[in-house]
Amino acid sequence: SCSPASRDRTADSLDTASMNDIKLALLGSEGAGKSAVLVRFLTKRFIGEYASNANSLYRKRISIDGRQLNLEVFDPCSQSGESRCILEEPQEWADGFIVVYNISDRTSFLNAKNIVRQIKEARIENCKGEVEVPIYLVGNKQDLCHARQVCEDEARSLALENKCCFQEVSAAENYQEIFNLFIKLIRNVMDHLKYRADRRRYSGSKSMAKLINNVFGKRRKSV
Ligand SMILES: Nc1nc2c(ncn2[C@@H]2O[C@H](COP(=O)(O)OP(=O)(O)OP(=O)(O)O)[C@@H](O)[C@H]2O)c(=O)[nH]1
Repeated sequence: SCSPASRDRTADSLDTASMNDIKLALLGSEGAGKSAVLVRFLTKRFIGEYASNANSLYRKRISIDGRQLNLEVFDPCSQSGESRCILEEPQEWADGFIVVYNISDRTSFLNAKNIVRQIKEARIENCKGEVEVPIYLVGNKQDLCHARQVCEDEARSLALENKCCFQEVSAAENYQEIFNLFIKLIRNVMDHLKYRADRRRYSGSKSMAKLINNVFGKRRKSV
């Protein structure tokens, strides 16, 4: 029952199962509109005052490109400080991040900048710079552009520097853009998970090749 073939099949099915589980985290300043963006995506509606004094984990079954995915989205409560856990143990949880700021609040943008940096630093430590983690920088409250404190170009440059996607949205006024950005991020996460799984397989066979090479290589030398 423990033949290599059956072990491989188990590993493959485990990979497939985990590749259908997509875990996202929403991060950003208090009041930037994280919950509003998420609720818009999940319900198509804008809920102006959303009582959120706790961390929330939302689950949704979603079908993309013919694949059934189990989407989990973590929406931390800004006050609880628990969002830091996700940043400190990124391997353990989120596969992709949505970093939200409010275009009419410069402080929230500076905070978003910090969050992007922290995500990338945590990933570099944990994955030895393996591959870019999917991050979407989102400038919310575009409907408040008369009170704009962050110009679009500045945010786009930040995204570009950090290889993030970027989009300005209004959770209050628009559904389609928010829907599109979630789908794009989920696709990026799917690619990222596949890349990581392929790499694991490849490095597995590479280390086997190395082992064989070491054994036979040494023998050849001693002859
Ligand atoms: N004008 C406008 N207001 C918005 C928009 N999105 C959210 N808001 C308002 O901004 C406030 C904060 O929104 P939330 O979704 O609770 O923000 P949050 O980032 O989840 O905040 P915390 O849960 O405290 O971290 C609420 O009063 C929302 O109604 C938007 O696109 N436009």
